[in-house]
Amino acid sequence: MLDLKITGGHVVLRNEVRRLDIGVKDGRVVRLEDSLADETAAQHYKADGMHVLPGMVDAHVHFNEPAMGHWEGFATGSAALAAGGCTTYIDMPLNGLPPTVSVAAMESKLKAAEGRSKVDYALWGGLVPGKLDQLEPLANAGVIGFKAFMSEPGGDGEERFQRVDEATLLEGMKLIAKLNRVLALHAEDEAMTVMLAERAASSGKGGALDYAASRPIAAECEAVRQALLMAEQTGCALHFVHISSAAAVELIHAAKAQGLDVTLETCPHYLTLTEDDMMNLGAVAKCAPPLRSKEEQEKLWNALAAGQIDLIASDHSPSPPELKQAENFFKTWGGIAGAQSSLELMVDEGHIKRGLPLPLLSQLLSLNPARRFGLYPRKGEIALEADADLAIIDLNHTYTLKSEQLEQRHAYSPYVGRTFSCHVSATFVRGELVYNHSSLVGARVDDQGKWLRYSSRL
Ligand SMILES: NC(=O)NC(NC(N)=O)C(=O)[O-]
Ligand SMILES: [Zn+2]
Ligand SMILES: [Zn+2]
Repeated sequence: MLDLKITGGHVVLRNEVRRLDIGVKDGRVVRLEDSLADETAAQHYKADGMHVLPGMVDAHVHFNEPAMGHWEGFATGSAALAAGGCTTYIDMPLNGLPPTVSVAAMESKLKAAEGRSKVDYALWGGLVPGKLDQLEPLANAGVIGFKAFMSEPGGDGEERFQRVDEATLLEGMKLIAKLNRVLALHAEDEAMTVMLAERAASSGKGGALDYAASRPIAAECEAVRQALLMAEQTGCALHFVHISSAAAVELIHAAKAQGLDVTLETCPHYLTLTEDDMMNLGAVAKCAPPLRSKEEQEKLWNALAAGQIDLIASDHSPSPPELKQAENFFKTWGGIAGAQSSLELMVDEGHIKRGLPLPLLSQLLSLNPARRFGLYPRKGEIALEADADLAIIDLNHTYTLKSEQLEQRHAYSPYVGRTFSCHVSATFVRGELVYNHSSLVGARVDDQGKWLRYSSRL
């Protein structure tokens, strides 16, 4: 007997969408057939008229525990992801204290997460100055890769995550290449952004567009160029996080065409919000790199349609709302709290409005991140023997997002008030229902997210 059958849905596979029923046993997909009508199953979910996608694999979230759970935590952050159809996330090594830059810090991260995550998770380790000797132990302990900041990451206190200097970056790349992991980079040129921010400050400019002007596309491209050069010399696999411009996409794409092992992500906010939104909404729409112009956004969509973008991640990075309030835009916390909306934004804007095929979007949201970071074939697509991590989405359900619907720690998001023409109806992790029609399913002993230790990368 099956544990679960999901019938009537249009199933989004790697290269096509098919009407299939899904049978689940012991957390895995064991049947994918035209009809399982005659099969008995302990649970039956009727997905008639709906689409069944692989759950999103969100490779970039900041859950700030330990010590910074008042910003965002595993319980609330993962609940938001579950409500948005995400079934696995990879937590960034910064914004918790201590940051994940040693095995001891990683252990305290894991302790904070244990038994409190709705969905499955993996961890990034950090590459920071003075801790090169920690890379190998962290890799052995199971981080899926390392993250470094080429510009100041912000945050307070001695212990906070530090920007990487050029020498550490080069040495780190050599070591990470040996460890066969990926180095994820926040690519913005520090010298350029610092100088432009100082210039703005000295001429009394503190508005949203002044902030955006201090982090130009040129700063992103400059950092990308430098990192690509080092990757070429060290053989280190790179992943550029939150790429905001088509010019940077082109640089990375060209390097890939030359044979470099490099990927890039962009985020739903660069595809669905612009600098006008940043002006109108305020710091809730502040991030680094900043939101760009409408024209730039169109170019990014074109790059996505042309297959030049590898994956989509939320970069969910909230703070307490007070830190979003300062008069001077430069002084407010940068980070967009969009965890709950990634899949719906991509399906709505990408598929419903722009006509991009669902399999393409699903590759960007699930398959590609799972493959890149060693989570495939358990995660990333709906296939026999894969974990039954599923997002059921209704493409005929229009709704306007209200802050009360947000499951995250602080109920703000730049998407509140936005009308979506699709809605996640249910989310399953390893065959367990973790979210159902606008309400989370209460914690059960057997429905808690598991830590995914790195195994091997394709
Ligand atoms: N310290 C952060 O969480 N920063 C994040 N903030 C953004 N993107 O605005 C990031 O990923 O760079
Ligand atoms: Zn970043
Ligand atoms: Zn981030």
